[in-house]
Amino acid sequence: MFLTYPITSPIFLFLTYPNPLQDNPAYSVVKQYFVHDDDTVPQKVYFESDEVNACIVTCGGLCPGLNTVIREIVCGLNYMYGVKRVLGIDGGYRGFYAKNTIALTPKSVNDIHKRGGTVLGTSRGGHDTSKIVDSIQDRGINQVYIIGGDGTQKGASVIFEEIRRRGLKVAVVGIPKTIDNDIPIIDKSFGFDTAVEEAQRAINAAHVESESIENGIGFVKLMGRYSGFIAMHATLASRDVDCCLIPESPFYLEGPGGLFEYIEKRLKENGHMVIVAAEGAGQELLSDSMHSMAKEDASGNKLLKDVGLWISQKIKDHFAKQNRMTINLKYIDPTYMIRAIPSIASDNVYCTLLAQSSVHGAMAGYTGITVGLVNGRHSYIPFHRITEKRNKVVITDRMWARLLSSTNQPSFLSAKDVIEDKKEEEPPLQLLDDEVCSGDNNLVNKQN
Ligand SMILES: Nc1ncnc2c1ncn2[C@@H]1O[C@H](COP(=O)(O)OP(=O)(O)OP(=O)(O)O)[C@@H](O)[C@H]1O
Ligand SMILES: O=P(O)(O)OC[C@H]1O[C@](O)(CO)[C@@H](O)[C@@H]1O
Ligand SMILES: [Mg+2]
Repeated sequence: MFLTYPITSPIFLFLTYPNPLQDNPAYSVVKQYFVHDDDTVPQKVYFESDEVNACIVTCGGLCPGLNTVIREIVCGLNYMYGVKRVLGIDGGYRGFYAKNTIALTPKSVNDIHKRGGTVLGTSRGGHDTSKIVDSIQDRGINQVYIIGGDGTQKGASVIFEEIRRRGLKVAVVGIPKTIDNDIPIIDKSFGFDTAVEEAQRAINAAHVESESIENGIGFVKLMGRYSGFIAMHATLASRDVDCCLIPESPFYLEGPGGLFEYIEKRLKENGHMVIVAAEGAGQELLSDSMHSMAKEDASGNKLLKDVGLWISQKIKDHFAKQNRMTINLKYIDPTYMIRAIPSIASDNVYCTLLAQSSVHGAMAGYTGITVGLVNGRHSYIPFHRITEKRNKVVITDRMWARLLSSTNQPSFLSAKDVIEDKKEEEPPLQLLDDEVCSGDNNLVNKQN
């Protein structure tokens, strides 16, 4: 099991002051809030309030809850620690050296959590480590809050290394953001639940459309570049989906056990069906002719071909050619709609806790860390643990099996695939009563 709290690089904890929160009415009543390094609010802080000069930057794609995190960092610093100087960096990493900063106060951020997007703007590319650290140094910034996905956390890690190399007393704290939920170690990324919730509206529309016409097929494309979590959870939540395609699960169209055969069967049984595909699904099947001119975005992420349009056309061509049945396919692409909205209540709570955790960590002098929930505990995780791999749906895990049994779709796996995959499985967990249990990674030993 991953032990988490706190695994950090406490590079400058030798000088500390009493935490001003001990005089804060919200915290002072409950003495056990104040603990040593192994829990939530430190007794000692590294920074005195009036010496803090913080900045916040948002990078990568949009995600519901970005504004909530920004708001709660500003308010947390101000209300909990009396920090007055917080700068917003305009437009992602390049904003450190190419643009002006925005002064952030509790008043100026008061309502921003009700809006989608990020009030600071965002960008891909433009990470120039030495220019960024020059800017941090020139502006006298000593706390850097960096909100973004896997690429952003890699960028934060090199900024942290350069700051350390220059011997600067600057805390660098990452807050992980991605609707794809592809960041490892943490239980879930903020905005994910909102994205899944919003995806329901598209799936519902696809269902209504498809069941209203003969042999109707509703096809919904959702985000998920390398990881199909949004598609998987949206499918499980909806129950109207007959087939879910994700990048982790290869599939094929023609022949026995293929998608076309399943579609025909489903239409004969039910008269309509809904298919959900994550944007990264089946990329290996798409022809090179669908390549755009650019192969990568400004951050070096591979640009994907449009799997939704491609499969839709293939389905239409197949049934037209076979002349076996007339189908009516409606294609819905809500891609940007699921991430450009404000966060739902549960994500707002999560964002608030992450922001407060990041503020407590930075004030305590922790640096080179990303904050996150790990097995239900708020944790400080060293950057390298977050950036070394990507969180993906494991198709031999129980969650994917649950999906397959809920949709009844084919697994698209041959017996040989299953056997080969099984060889790589971890040894099963041993239970106290000698039962053997395999499956979800989160299972704990049974006590009674
Ligand atoms: N290996 C890296 N080293 C330094 N900077 C990086 C690295 N990878 C990405 N970045 C920078 O991080 C920023 C965001 O990266 P990217 O566009 O990949 O989004 P992300 O943070 O992964 O978010 P998402 O993929 O969820 O949209 C960009 O400004 C990019 O230049
Ligand atoms: O079109 P953009 O803004 O570069 O972002 C698209 C990508 O961003 C993500 O939403 C991740 O943030 C992916 O799911 C998607 O492929
Ligand atoms: Mg990314």
